[in-house]
Amino acid sequence: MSIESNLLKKERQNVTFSVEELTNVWDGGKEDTEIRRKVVKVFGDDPVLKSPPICTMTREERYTEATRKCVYIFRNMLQKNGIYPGSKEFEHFWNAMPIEYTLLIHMGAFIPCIMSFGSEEQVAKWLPLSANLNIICTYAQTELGHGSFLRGLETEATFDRETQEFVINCPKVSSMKWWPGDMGLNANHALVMANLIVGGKKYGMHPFMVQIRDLSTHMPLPGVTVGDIGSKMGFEAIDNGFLYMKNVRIPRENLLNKNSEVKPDGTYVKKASDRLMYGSMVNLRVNLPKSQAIDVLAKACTIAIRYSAVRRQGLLNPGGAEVAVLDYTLQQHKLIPQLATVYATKFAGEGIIKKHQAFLQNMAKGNISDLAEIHALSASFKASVSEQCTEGVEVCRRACGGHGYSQASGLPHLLSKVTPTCTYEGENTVLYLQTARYLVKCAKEKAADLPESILFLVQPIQNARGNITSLDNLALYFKNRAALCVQAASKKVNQMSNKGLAMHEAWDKSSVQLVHATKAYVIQYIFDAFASFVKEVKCSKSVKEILEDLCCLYGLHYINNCSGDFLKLGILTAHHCNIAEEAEIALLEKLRPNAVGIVDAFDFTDSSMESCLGAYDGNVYERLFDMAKLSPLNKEPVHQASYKYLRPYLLEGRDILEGAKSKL
Ligand SMILES: CCCCCCCCCCCCCCCCCCCCCC(=O)SCCNC(=O)CCNC(=O)[C@H](O)C(C)(C)COP(=O)(O)OP(=O)(O)OC[C@H]1O[C@@H](n2cnc3c(N)ncnc32)[C@H](O)[C@@H]1OP(=O)(O)O
Ligand SMILES: Cc1cc2nc3c(=O)[nH]c(=O)nc-3n(C[C@H](O)[C@H](O)[C@H](O)COP(=O)(O)OP(=O)(O)OC[C@H]3O[C@@H](n4cnc5c(N)ncnc54)[C@H](O)[C@@H]3O)c2cc1C
Repeated sequence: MSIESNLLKKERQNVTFSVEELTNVWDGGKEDTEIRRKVVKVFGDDPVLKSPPICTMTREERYTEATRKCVYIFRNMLQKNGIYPGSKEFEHFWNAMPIEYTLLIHMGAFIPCIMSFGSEEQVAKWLPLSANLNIICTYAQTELGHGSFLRGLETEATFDRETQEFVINCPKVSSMKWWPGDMGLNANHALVMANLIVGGKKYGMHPFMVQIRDLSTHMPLPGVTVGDIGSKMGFEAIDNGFLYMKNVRIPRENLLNKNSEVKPDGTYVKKASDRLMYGSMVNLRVNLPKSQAIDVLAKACTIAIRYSAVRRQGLLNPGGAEVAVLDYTLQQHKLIPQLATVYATKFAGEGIIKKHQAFLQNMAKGNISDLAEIHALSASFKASVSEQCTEGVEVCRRACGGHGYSQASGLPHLLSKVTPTCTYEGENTVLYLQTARYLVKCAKEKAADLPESILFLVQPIQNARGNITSLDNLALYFKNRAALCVQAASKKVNQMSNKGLAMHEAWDKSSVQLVHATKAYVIQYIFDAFASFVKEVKCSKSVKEILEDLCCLYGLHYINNCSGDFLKLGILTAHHCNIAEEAEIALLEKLRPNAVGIVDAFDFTDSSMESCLGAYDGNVYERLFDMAKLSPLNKEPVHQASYKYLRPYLLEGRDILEGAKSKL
């Protein structure tokens, strides 16, 4: 066993709580842990799912491998192992997925869309085909010229009464669909969001099923220009594509018509609120943070903390032995709060998923009264979590020094996976502004008309009592700050408008404060949800203590990072801020001996991280060396480029050196 492995072993001996029990809490119960492990094992043991490490493959190889494995998983593995949508096994399916996959948009975005936009007959037609991969369909909304402002989308679907068809057109280059995943190479259909035009009248964005490739040859159909948009930051294995459509004709029945319909005579019938058109985005904003951001940060923490526990660098005591970098207070200050973020966002996110499920049940009965609340909550939550996790992964990566730059650490891949979450499914600023709109409205309402999650906005500010770092008091500071920030931002909008600015100008001039207030709102939501979870969770005293410490750390770290705000608003005094700072440092010291245990509790397999720095055994240096040997550049002892370009000068060098030697 290497020295490094021994070091991690010692760390594990010092852990003061049951790692297995924390794993159960993380998974949602003992039974869930068992199911997750079963699913992970089925995937892990399957030789068909083995691939070379991603850092040794080209983009084309990564796309090919990811597609090969995904097809195998969806066509063979899931049925064979009884992993069906709706089953507990399926819930843990993300944990077992290979490190890269394609068909994410087909499975994760298109299928939920067809279910929310399609009539019963349309679902019956398209769902089995797509679930069986008999068709591959992308979700084609964003265009080259527009992504955020959906009313600006230019693709048109014009009804032709004669032929009972819609004619799909991208009038300009800027109107072509650009970005959708799975669209470049794999998809033979696209769910195209286009402006409906009937009898010259525009009805806004609607969803259409458009076949884009031939079913036998997979060649693009007439009028369709489609391809991959090229290499980008993140999503390297995925064929994000472009789609330029010129007079592509589709049958009238291909307008997904659960919410609206065009009759054969051209009559437009609206069956439900226009806002439900945005429902697919709410669904993804609720569901993507866990697998695409929170788990990514959890992996980055696992890598950085294990590595920091074995990496020796410098001395803490003059004359003593070199210490693990995790023993430096500053390293703890970088990494341990990231663990707190993982826990806070995960448990807050579960609350939002439950809220969304309740909303969907009500919607099925025709009640969409909670739509505004769930939209506001999911938009700001997605924005905040993606930001926190992206920043957190980058902190973890830099905390690994030079090796954090190596693809072999696994960290650059995690960073490039998490950072697009700030942009896709709604650019974060745009989403914060959506929530701000809701908050400003709520701030004007009577308490009786508001949902519980937002009541604090209109209730009197309460003063904290007792220990200023108790979870109750921290929750109160966050609530008071959010309420005051929303009030201040609303006041600014009103002031600007009273000065004579049009409402949209007043809004733009106040947008810095509006986004700030929304961030304050969503952080209070996350903290409150995590604190409530910690209070209610049934577990041993030692595990509870870990969770309480993480929750307190989440609050304190946030407050200490923006203490100016709390001071400015009169929520905390300078004295309070000093106490908060010291309390955070004390918590770091307290959590330090358990840091490796806490990341072990995430229970990630080595193969799910592909990291030389983060493997369970801590054998970092040998793994780095082995991985370097696999680099395609090391295939031959001498690379062609050296022969081709450098050799003449090297030969000159040889002659000079040997000539000099013979003169000696
Ligand atoms: C292989 C594994 C498979 C596994 C399978 C297993 C399965 C499952 C598990 C699943 C895991 C998934 C993982 C997948 C990962 C995904 C990967 C990447 C996906 C990336 C996809 C994308 O990237 S896809 C494009 C997204 N592109 C946007 O996201 C545009 C943003 N842009 C807007 O969203 C609008 O443009 C914007 C700004 C609102 C203004 O829209 P606008 O101008 O029309 O609206 P206004 O602002 O005027 O608002 C007018 C009124 O509408 C209200 N309202 C607005 N939105 C509303 C809404 N959503 N719901 C309700 N109400 C809404 C608003 O609150 C106002 O209400 P009020 O009037 O009462 O105040
Ligand atoms: C990896 C990846 C995968 C994707 N997959 C898909 C997919 O499968 N399907 C699909 O349809 N799309 C997809 N997209 C596209 C994505 O949804 C859009 O890029 C996203 O919605 C942002 O829109 P945009 O690019 O137009 O940004 P823009 O809106 O042009 O943003 C540029 C800047 O303008 C600012 N801005 C914009 N509007 C406002 C405003 N009102 N007020 C203040 N500031 C503003 C933004 O904050 C940002 O700083 C994907 C994108 C990426 C990166």
